[in-house]
Amino acid sequence: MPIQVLISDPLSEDGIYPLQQATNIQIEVATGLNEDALLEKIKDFDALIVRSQTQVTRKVIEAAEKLKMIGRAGVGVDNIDLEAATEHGIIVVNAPDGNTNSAAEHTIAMLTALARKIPQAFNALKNGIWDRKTFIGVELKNKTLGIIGLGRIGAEVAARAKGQRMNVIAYDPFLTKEKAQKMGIDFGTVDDVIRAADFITVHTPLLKETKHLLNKEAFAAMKDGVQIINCARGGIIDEEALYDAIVSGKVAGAALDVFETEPFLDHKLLTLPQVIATPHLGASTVEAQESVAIDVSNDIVAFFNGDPVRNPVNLPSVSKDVLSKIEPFFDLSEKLGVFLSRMTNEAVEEINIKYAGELANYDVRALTRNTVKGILKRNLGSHVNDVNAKFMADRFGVKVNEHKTTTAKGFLHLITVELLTATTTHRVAGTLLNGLGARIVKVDDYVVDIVPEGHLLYIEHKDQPGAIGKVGTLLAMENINIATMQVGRSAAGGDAIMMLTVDNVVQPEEIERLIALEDIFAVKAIDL
Ligand SMILES: NC(=O)c1ccc[n+]([C@@H]2O[C@H](COP(=O)([O-])OP(=O)(O)OC[C@H]3O[C@@H](n4cnc5c(N)ncnc54)[C@H](O)[C@@H]3O)[C@@H](O)[C@H]2O)c1
Ligand SMILES: O=C(O)CC[C@@H](O)C(=O)O
Repeated sequence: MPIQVLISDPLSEDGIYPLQQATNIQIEVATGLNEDALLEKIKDFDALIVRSQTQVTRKVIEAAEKLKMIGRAGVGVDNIDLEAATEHGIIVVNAPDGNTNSAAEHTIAMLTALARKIPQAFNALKNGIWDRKTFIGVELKNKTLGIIGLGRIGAEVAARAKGQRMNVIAYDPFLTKEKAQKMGIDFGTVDDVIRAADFITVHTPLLKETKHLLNKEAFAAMKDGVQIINCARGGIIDEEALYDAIVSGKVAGAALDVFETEPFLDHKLLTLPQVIATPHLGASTVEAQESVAIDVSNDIVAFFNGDPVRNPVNLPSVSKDVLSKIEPFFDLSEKLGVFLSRMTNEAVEEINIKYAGELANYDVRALTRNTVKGILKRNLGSHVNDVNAKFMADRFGVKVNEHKTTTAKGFLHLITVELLTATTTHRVAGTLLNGLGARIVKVDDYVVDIVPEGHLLYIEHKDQPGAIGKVGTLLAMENINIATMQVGRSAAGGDAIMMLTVDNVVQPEEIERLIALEDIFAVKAIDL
């Protein structure tokens, strides 16, 4: 069955070429769906691609029984309920770079149009009015542009504004004095920016912290005659406060591309001659649309081919370099989790994962998620995946701790996973042996050498003559062939373990019979 991809907002036809080329993917385009129609339709799809119009609400995500991926052809993911997507193990990807240039150019176009009242003058001319007095503008040269949010777009706007001989002052939580100096701009707090600027442009995402960042108090603190630009997100500016500030004469003009509610058709701000506006066109260029569509399409193809995606939103991205170092450990890390989950029937309270040796030098969070997934899979099955593994652990109150050390007890790398319940602690360690592949090298306190594959039997017993024979005889009677066997003991005559690899799945009743043997304390079947 091909992978079904729904495109629910208009996308560049050329940009979806990677999807069209993939033989395992079938595309359906259905734009302009209302929530009810989307709720009905989404059931059959494995992936959904949206721009900013489609609202991917929790309700939509809950109705999407097969959905594994949402691609946002653009930057802002505020139209997607990320928490719900993560909870349902749906990976969200976006296309953060493809429209940066277009959005920056649109911002500069709006800034220039605002300063020179171009839309108003054109409108008058279209209405047969040749008016050369009303539309007196101001120069940009030597004016101060205040930028709040100096990410991809903010930085591009800064560079272009300098080309207009403007002074630039910016605030961004990640901006340092040194970085600002290198860019030839001034560095300030939000307050500094607001007080110094003749024009203020915002380029942050819409977050709890940025909602109504420009509000009544902020407008009051600005220079008289300041002009405002928003080509980022509606809601960063309090529209009611902006209206009042324009009417009072404090703000001389505003250029808006985005609004608190879109479509924005019937708002009093649009009645003000000082306001110019476009209907969310920042990314609407042929180039940007093609680029963002290509980026999400490539990520969708990669994801369904089992390859890493470039722009995950609800999963930390892993750089190519780091990925090449940690990728060989993916399978082992999950298997260590699966192995441990079979060692106890009690509720897991804490998971400690220790990365020793060379691995300690890398960002190993992807491996940690994989191990947690391996552990939780026993009870959650396919409800847990890489995207929601940490979320699920949190939800069930399972603490996950990651530790690193560069010493690995003679190994080049060693991953040790410890699982704590209310009464027990179990531990398993694994490594990759050069040329020999993955090995489990320690189970609890016993040193072993096990290939983590196939059907394993973990047996705790008393170290005394005959114990191994009894197990072998019983398995032979059950027609279960032993492929490999390892034994380990704490001390002669003390507690010991057997680790067997067998050729078939061991059934629960066969385990019961093994446990019933004398001096056998515990038997766990582990399928890896
Ligand atoms: N109008 C459009 O069509 C259009 C097109 C593209 C992007 N956008 C929007 O533009 C905005 C910027 O996009 P980007 O690609 O530059 O994103 P980005 O992630 O590269 O940059 C956002 C910056 O905002 C900063 N920031 C976060 N909280 C802040 C705060 N409280 N105060 C100041 N800075 C803060 C971040 O540190 C970051 O540097 C987003 O809202 C995006 O959705 C709009
Ligand atoms: O899809 C669009 O045209 C808008 C995109 C823009 O708002 C974004 O955040 O990338």
